[in-house]
Amino acid sequence: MRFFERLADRIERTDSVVSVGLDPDPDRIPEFLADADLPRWAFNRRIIDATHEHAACYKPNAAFYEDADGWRALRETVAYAAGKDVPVLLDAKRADIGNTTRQYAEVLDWVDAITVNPYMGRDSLQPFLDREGKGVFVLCRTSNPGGSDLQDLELDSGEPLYQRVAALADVWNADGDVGLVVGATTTEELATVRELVPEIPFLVPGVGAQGGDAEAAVEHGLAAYPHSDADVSVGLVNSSRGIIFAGEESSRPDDEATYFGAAGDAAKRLKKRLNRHR
Ligand SMILES: O=c1ccn([C@@H]2O[C@H](COP(=O)(O)O)[C@@H](O)[C@H]2O)c(=O)[nH]1
Repeated sequence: MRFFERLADRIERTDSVVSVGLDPDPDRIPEFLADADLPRWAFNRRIIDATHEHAACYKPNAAFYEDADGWRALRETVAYAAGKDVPVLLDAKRADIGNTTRQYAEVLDWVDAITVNPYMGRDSLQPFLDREGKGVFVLCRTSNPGGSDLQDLELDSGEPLYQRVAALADVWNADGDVGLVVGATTTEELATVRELVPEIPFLVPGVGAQGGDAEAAVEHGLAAYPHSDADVSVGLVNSSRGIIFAGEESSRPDDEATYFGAAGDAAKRLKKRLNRHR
């Protein structure tokens, strides 16, 4: 089953477009897990247990796993999410010359989708696009303040670079496996990109800790996915720290059940909030 078909089914079954970001910052893993064999995996497993009912997808960011133990923790996490039938989108923002991207694309043997960087152009993305049925989310207009430095630059045609990226992604989307990353912190651009490419699902990060606009994320992030039986629009609104570290603000952050219960509550709250605008 293609990534977006599977995502459509998942969204329909959970009634949720929430992507739960798995960014287990080692400095924020609670003390009570410090002695676990792989603390990041121990943390993620409990987060998955607490949130999977409300998760359309899990989005681990590769930056939090790029060491030997980290990669093991990531493999365990992905396998566990698969056991709960939740798709996994690896936020890796990869791409390079074709020969190197072929190696990067190997990760799609065991994750369902990936974020990629379009800066090096089509051939740098081809090995990802060649992986049939895997989701490929192209960075378009990112949520960080410096996203405007390059992405808003006007080309000779007068269009900003991020709009050209959206148009190219539409061309690259011949098989229906391409999505776009557009931040919830840039609502005007979010609306503009949606107008330009009505049929591409977005991953919208920046809700929660970055203070992005959750309502706009839903309004513009979703797109009808014609290749699925599920009667839902497809797209993802991601929150990472706002969900996984919600336990830090709970009444008993040292208590495991209370800590992870807060993550489950945060995911459920976000799901309900987004659903009010779907
Ligand atoms: O434009 C982008 C692209 C990716 N991200 C990533 O999403 C999460 C957001 O984390 P929060 O804790 O919810 O802020 C994180 O992995 C980012 O690297 C993004 O924020 N913006």
